[in-house]
Amino acid sequence: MVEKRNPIPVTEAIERVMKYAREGEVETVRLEEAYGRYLAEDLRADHDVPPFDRSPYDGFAIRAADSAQAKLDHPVEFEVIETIGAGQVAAKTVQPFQAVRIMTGAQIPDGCDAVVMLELAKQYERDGKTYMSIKRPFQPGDNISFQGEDAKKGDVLVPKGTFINPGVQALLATFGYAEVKVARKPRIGIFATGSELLDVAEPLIPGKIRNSNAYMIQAQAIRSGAEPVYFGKLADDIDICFAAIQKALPQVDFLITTGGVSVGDYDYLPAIYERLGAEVLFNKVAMRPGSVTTVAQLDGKLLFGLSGNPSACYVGYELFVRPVVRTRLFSPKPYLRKATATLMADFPKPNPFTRFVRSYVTVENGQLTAAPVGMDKSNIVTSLAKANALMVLPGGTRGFAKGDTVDVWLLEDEEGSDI
Ligand SMILES: Nc1nc2c(c(=O)[nH]1)N[C@H]1C(S)=C(S)[C@@H](COP(=O)(O)OP(=O)(O)OC[C@H]3O[C@@H](n4cnc5c(N)ncnc54)[C@H](O)[C@@H]3O)O[C@H]1N2
Ligand code: MOO
Repeated sequence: MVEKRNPIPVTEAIERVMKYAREGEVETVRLEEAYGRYLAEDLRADHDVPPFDRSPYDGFAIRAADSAQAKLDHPVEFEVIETIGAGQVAAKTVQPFQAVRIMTGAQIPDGCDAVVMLELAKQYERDGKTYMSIKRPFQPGDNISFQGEDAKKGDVLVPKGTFINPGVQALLATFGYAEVKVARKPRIGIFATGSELLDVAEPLIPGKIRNSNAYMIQAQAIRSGAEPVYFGKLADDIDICFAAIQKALPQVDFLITTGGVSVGDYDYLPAIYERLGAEVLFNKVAMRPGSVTTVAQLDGKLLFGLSGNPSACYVGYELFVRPVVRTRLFSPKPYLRKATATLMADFPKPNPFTRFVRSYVTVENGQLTAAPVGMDKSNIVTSLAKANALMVLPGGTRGFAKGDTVDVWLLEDEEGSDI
């Protein structure tokens, strides 16, 4: 007689897993290798940016007060006493009605408080000297990029746990981080179980299928910021599975198996957890797909028994594995980002358990919309290729209709959510 499993709510299952979530270790990488990693410390401005008042235009630096009388029919003339480019500093100090020809990015010369764009001035030579004239007045501060307007010394610009995107990379360079402290990628061991599984390059033979989950999970691990360690596939033999899992455990931070968690004759994972002495946190969740998802812990190390069914396996990773990975990466928002969207097609199925529907979310006429993709069964693999979100239909609800507002959890965002 098969032992009856008691489903627990999804939120409770996530809470039970998150009790074992902890922050990870720090390692240092060269700036060139930092893209795609997660900051292990706050990125703080150690100087003002820009570090000095500078010109945002090619033009002339002047004392604004000298231009007060300039009009269309009454140009005011300035003597141009020198020219400076970006990276140069003016040698002279301007006197009344003198100007410095200045290029974009150059430091504003002492005494000047405005910049005239090149297009608004007329430059000419007279008696061996250079002059320029303008036909309108300028105010102090016109066309100046002020010191500290971009960032003030001491500001926390990007907090610890942030994904290093190209913009963060630019900031790291601005503040001289030749080396960057990042979170070490947690290592996720992966086993695919099942005697029916063929390697990707093997030809199909009767009764067998290709092992897609192992490759899917490796990609999910990378997307979430972890390092996958694929240990291969295991035949349905409890001793072989036990020995392989026991050997792999010390080498990884988390261990994922796919398949073998249901109640069939060859579903050995529950027995293996028992043999290992691992504590099962739950073995049934009130969700679809992925109701058989089982999670255990051994000395604080999490073992995820994800379903063999591809969609159930996929959802299991995003709901339970991703947040512990993100916590290792110091994210204060380890969960999938959440939004609401307008449902674009009827979804008549009732939802006895919370249902995570593979969906495509996009913006139409300024409104976020969600459309289910492919068949809503847990053994379906094709829908996964099209999904960029999970539509969440709460347990105990009936079907939903086109036009209803639904919750969606976004799959492809670097950003996370804290709820
Ligand atoms: N009597 C019952 N039968 C089943 C129940 C149940 O409650 N009572 N639950 C069903 C549900 S729901 C699911 S989900 C599956 C879960 O089964 P397992 O997680 O134990 O997975 P397997 O039986 O090993 O495989 C299920 C399915 O997925 C295919 N598979 C397995 N591994 C892979 C892989 N690496 N790549 C691609 N496809 C894979 C496998 O061939 C099976 O078709 O149990 C139901 N049964
Ligand atoms: O665990 Mo099964 O995937 O509920 O559908």
